[in-house]
Amino acid sequence: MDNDLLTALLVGVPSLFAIATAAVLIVRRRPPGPTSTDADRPASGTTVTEPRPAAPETAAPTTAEPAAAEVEGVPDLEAAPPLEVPAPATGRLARLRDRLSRSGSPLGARLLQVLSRDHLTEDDWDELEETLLLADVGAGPSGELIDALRTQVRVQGVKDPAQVRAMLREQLLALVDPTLDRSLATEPTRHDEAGATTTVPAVVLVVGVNGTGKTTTVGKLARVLVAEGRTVVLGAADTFRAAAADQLETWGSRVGVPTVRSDRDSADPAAVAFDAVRTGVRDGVDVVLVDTAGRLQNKAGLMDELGKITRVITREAPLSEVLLVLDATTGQNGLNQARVFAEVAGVTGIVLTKLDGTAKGGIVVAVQRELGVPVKLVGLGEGPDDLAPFDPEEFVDGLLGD
Ligand SMILES: Nc1nc2c(ncn2[C@@H]2O[C@H](COP(=O)(O)OP(=O)(O)OP(=O)(O)O)[C@@H](O)[C@H]2O)c(=O)[nH]1
Repeated sequence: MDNDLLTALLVGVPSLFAIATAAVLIVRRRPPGPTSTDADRPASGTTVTEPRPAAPETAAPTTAEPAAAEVEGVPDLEAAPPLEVPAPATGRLARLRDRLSRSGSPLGARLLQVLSRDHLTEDDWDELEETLLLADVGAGPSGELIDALRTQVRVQGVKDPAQVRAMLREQLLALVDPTLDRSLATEPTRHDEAGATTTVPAVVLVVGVNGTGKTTTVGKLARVLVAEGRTVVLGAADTFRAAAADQLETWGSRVGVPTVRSDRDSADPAAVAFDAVRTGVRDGVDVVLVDTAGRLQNKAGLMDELGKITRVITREAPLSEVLLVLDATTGQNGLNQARVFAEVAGVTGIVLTKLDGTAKGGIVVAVQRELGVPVKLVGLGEGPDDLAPFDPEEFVDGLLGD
């Protein structure tokens, strides 16, 4: 063996060994992957990703005590990150009101500015209506609001800005409709099958066009439920976009919620949804949240896909909610898409996302009118707890920049 070869062996072999060791460490350092056993594994090629037990945090994130091994200089590669404690959902809209008033202020401010003029002319009323239309309130509701305000101003001869403001608030609130039931059906339900009655999880199916924020909403909603002390299983039935299941799994693992996902690409979304619900029933959890792909190539295709998902789910448990996720920034186009989903999927509630990024808060009114379904949740940012139960009064006050 010549010297060059010997040198190469002396340097190369330890280097290869070092690289191989590092690779093992990198693999072991990756976040916890699927840990299901055969018993966990449902029949049709799905995997239940159980987040590994981790010490729940009780306050703001803190640095955990180092494990014994770490103290001695050996990192504890298996340690799971501590679970996050999501913020309670109550009062969230009030906390996020700043963002809401930023998104709605052009509407509120412009309306109030015109209404406080001394004598309202025909042009002023036209300007008011135009302001409402620009904020996506929709033609019908805008006309109604203007008519009601005109009558009030004429009959009561209101001039005082505070009174004008109160009148506007009342009219906007009437449009948003505080009487609608906006509660989310997330209580486990009784299910009758073959003469026997069992209690099964509430099943919430989340539908909508791609990119509207479905996966994010499912993740945020899981946090809301965990904050309320509910047990949850996530179903990654968006098998169209490969990264969606990873995204969902990450949301779940942060708060200790398992995700049922397919272990192969382009799996049948209905099979994943079915397995998620079956897992939820088997484990006796309170709620199963199912994310879907929502590719809207054509109505017939969508109907086939969502129809099949619904049919297979309801073999295990009734659907408690079908939430349609709509991007508030897409305006009329979003409404057209919403109509198709409402026809196909039997929508029971709307989640309006990205309200923080638009001055078109009036879409809340238009979409409720159009679909006859209440807005139940609103997304006001990309943060994990930026999803709030919709509250008409807080919303209108936000629009008026209170
Ligand atoms: N500003 C803001 N961004 C949001 C909100 N909700 C979701 N997003 C962002 O919207 C983008 C799309 O969200 P996804 O949850 O991946 O959308 P999706 O509907 O699941 O998309 P597909 O999986 O392709 O169908 C992400 O960058 C989210 O962070 C919100 O309320 N406000």
